[in-house]
Amino acid sequence: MPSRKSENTIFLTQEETERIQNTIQDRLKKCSELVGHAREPRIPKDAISQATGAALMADMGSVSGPTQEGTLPSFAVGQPYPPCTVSLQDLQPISLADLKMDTHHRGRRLAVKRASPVVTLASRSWTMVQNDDGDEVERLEVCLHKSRFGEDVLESASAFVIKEPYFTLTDQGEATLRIDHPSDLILCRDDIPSSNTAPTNGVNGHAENTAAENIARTCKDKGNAALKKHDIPLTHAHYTQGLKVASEERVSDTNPDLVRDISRNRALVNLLLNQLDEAEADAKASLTGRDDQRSKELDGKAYSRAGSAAYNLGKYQAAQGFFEEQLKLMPGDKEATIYLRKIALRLREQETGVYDLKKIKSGLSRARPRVDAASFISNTEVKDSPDRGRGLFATRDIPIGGTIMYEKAFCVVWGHESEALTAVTYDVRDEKIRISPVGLSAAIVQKLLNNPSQIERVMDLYGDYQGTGKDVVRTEDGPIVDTFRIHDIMSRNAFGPGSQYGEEAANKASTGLWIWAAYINHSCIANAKKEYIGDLMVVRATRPIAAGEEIFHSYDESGDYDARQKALMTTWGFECKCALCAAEKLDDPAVRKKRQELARDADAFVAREPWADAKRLTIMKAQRLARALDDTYEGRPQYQGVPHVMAEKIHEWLAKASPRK
Ligand SMILES: C[S@@+](CC[C@H](N)C(=O)[O-])C[C@H]1O[C@@H](n2cnc3c(N)ncnc32)[C@H](O)[C@@H]1O
Repeated sequence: MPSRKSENTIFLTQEETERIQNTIQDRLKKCSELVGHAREPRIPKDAISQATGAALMADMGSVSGPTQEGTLPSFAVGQPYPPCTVSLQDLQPISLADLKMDTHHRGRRLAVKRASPVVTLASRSWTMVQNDDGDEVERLEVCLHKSRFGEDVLESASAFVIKEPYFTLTDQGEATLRIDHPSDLILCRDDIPSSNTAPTNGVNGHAENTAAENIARTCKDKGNAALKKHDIPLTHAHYTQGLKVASEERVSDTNPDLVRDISRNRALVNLLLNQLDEAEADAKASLTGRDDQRSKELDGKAYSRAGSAAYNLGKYQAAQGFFEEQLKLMPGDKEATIYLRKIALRLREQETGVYDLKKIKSGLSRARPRVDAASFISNTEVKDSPDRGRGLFATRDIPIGGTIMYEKAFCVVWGHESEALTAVTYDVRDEKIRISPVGLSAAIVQKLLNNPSQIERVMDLYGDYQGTGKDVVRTEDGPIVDTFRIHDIMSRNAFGPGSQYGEEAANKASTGLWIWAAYINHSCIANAKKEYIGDLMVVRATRPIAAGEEIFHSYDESGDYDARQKALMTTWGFECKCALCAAEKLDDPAVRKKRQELARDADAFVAREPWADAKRLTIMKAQRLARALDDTYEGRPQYQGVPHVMAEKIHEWLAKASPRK
């Protein structure tokens, strides 16, 4: 495994690089040889005992966590394939015995039961699954992703239906069913009724209506009981099943309040699960609009739940409306009053860009690393940027040091959080090895599956693989997110907010996605700089910016032209052609090397020598360094009008230095 050689660099030896490349290329070769071949049956007893042993080993290894300090898991980013977009009921069953090697079984569904303990590794988990008779077993692997409720997917159910199963090989060449898109795996917990069973379908008459109502009531009661036991996913499943039955005409016609009651309850559970879209919709669906005291209390509760959901989705105006309605029904309610005060602050931030930064900073800690703040983006707009796709442009003049924008992160995974995971990825498409914060991809996918209203704006971001584009796809079984597209979007748009809460290991670096800032293109002679307060990104002008001008920040600040171009190409996929790069490209490599060495000396000098009360000799040394650096630029016409970037620091030092009296 690659190792961490210092706190924030990751070192891969040539040997390690080759090992990763060879392992993955061997797998690809084997896969191409086996495509369409019949599956080799496993001996159930042996396969289950092998998985049990592996689970035990993984558990013992996980005493210190699934990722050992200083080591990184590695895995391949395979050839992207789209998730299944067909509802379960429209797929035809297939059996384990009929699986073909290295094949996506389009149009099919496979029902299996867990047959062994789950082997939980850092970037995947796997288990043996079997058919109903137990005479066929196969390996099932879930890459990277947790269930919608944040648990290990394979641990959270005992039976599964796999949509359009992909049967392939692991990196080690073992046959496996592989899940890359969480929406391709339907979990069937024994204690959760399947959402596809409508227990009263097709029956009618008074007795049947009462029976249906009773089923809905029982689901509600079971949900309430599960809530008392804090089993939130189970609570959600019972309420969902109850709602399905209670919404049937025969029940909703005679007892419309049952749908409202269950919706109101599910709204609360959805808030606990961070499923904010559904929380808001449920709360609204539960409103009675009646005037009696009891109904007013219930509607007040519903408005409060809708308000919390809207607030956490950043829909402050909608949230304001909900809490104002709540206050009409529950005058003086403390929580609603506090929320309305916070909303007034958020709306002010959003409209004016005025933030109480001192208060925001004082509320941050390792335990509470995220700010409660709105985004301020109205100084900017997204437009086409020639040769760079889209870019962010100023809509008004911004002075040097002025704030261009504030943005609250869409999603950040902090290094000290359990979701943080950096892996060495080998992309079979360009054969490049990268260090990728794959934990962030998983967190983004999770957030989108929980809040499908956010899918479109994330899918609008730039990523090499287009997948199904930005159209939001959903089936009867829930929303669908193409994880390969999210991986590519994350690779080209994520940034690190730095280790604000103590040192972090290189294999657990903090990373996040800021959707609006993701439209900012790179330039080595940027006009903006970003900084972070928790997960709030602040972008400030480093030069005066005129209305209509494009905003640029620097994705890579390396002074070394070759290192910078290499990093920009590997991580961001482009060759920088800014004025500085165009000039440096024309330099003799020996001049670039000399400038590089001098800049290193100058930077060390600036870091070492205080400019205040500097001795005359020290100032002379700085002048010599500045002159030598200037000499590497002067007389070269390509630098006309281009800042002498590497000489800037020493010149700044000289401008401030005052000789000792
Ligand atoms: C964070 S996104 C910036 C927004 C992007 N241009 C878009 O259309 O959505 C990063 C991607 O923009 C492009 N890009 C950014 N700066 C560039 C530059 N100076 N020259 C060429 N392409 C650039 C690259 O494709 C890069 O991977």
